[in-house]
Amino acid sequence: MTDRLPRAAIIDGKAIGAKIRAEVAEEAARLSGQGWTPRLVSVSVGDTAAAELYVRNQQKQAEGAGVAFEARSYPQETSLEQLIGILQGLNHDPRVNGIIIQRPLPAHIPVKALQKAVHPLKDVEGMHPASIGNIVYNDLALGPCTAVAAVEILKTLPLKIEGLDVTVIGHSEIVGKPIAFLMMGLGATVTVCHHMTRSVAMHSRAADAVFVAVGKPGLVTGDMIKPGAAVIDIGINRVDGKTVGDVDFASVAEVAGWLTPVPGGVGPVTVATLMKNAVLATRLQMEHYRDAYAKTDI
Ligand SMILES: NC(=O)C1=CN([C@@H]2O[C@H](COP(=O)(O)OP(=O)(O)OC[C@H]3O[C@@H](n4cnc5c(N)ncnc54)[C@H](OP(=O)(O)O)[C@@H]3O)[C@@H](O)[C@H]2O)C=CC1
Ligand SMILES: Nc1nc(=O)c2c([nH]1)NC[C@@H]1CN(c3ccc(C(=O)N[C@@H](CCC(=O)O)C(=O)O)cc3)C=[N+]21
Repeated sequence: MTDRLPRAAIIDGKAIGAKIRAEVAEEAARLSGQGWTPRLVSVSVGDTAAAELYVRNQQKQAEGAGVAFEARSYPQETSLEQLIGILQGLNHDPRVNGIIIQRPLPAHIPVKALQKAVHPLKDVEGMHPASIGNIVYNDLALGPCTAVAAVEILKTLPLKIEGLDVTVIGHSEIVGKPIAFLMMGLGATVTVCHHMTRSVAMHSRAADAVFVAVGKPGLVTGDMIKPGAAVIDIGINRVDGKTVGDVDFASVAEVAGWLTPVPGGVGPVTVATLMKNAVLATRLQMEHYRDAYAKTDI
């Protein structure tokens, strides 16, 4: 056959992340000059192996962006009450501008109760119910980093998002659901698949763009993709000591128009987005503080 499609263009997440980080560094320097150096605190509880790489990358990128970063680790047996107390302490500490609760948490800790305990102005992951509500209203201040990163990557492609047929595979609160809302807000027609979907392939094959966030290596294969479609692989899995996504890279690269690699795709853009949120949160807190001060000054 001579009509074989060219291989997918591989999207450079590192370059997209670096561009975001350069803008963040500029804004962080400006805030520092006003005495408001952005400061991010990461909270991990129990076995942190799954989030370890993420935390390490956050630390590295924070240094490069002029954001102060502190990684805190608490033992597995820490109670919900103790953790809420710790978060309240961080909420009230004016030197702390952003709080990130690393997942997964131990089974006895309900993640929602913790997310609710983070002050919305310090919620750099966009996971407080108030932040999630803002996505539904299409009013995005601090958006969930991974979802925002995945959508920002799609926006770099020469595709018209209005009316685009998009399939999201995975519907977690932290990734799949917010992606679906963000894409709806941009005018796409969105289909969401999960573990009870009868035929994921039927929906993915109909899409101009596919987002995958499940956590199963090799879940999406070339025969599930419409020729020329964009494929954004959010999955991060360890297989034989290597990091891989949810996409079977070799077969999907043969049919897709664009594809994000893992590593080097969504991951670096997620971390850059977290830094962007940290700087934005700092600016919001500075303004909030100044407004409050102005009021008492009258
Ligand atoms: N690149 C990055 O920056 C980030 C990457 N990740 C990675 O993304 C992946 C997903 O993370 P997260 O959303 O937190 O994971 P969750 O485990 O919370 O969610 C997985 C989702 O996949 C769905 N699912 C499970 N099996 C199937 C299937 N066979 N077909 C279709 N859908 C299925 C589940 O549906 P149901 O609920 O119905 O079972 C669920 O909605 C992981 O690999 C994680 O490491 C996560 C955060 C950031
Ligand atoms: N509250 C919370 N939010 C998260 O978003 C969250 C979390 N908890 N817990 C863990 C998972 C995983 N995750 C990663 C993000 C970026 C990279 C990343 O930057 N990866 C690089 C390096 C990979 C490598 O070198 O192996 C890349 O993809 O290029 C990795 C993993 C966020 N998660």
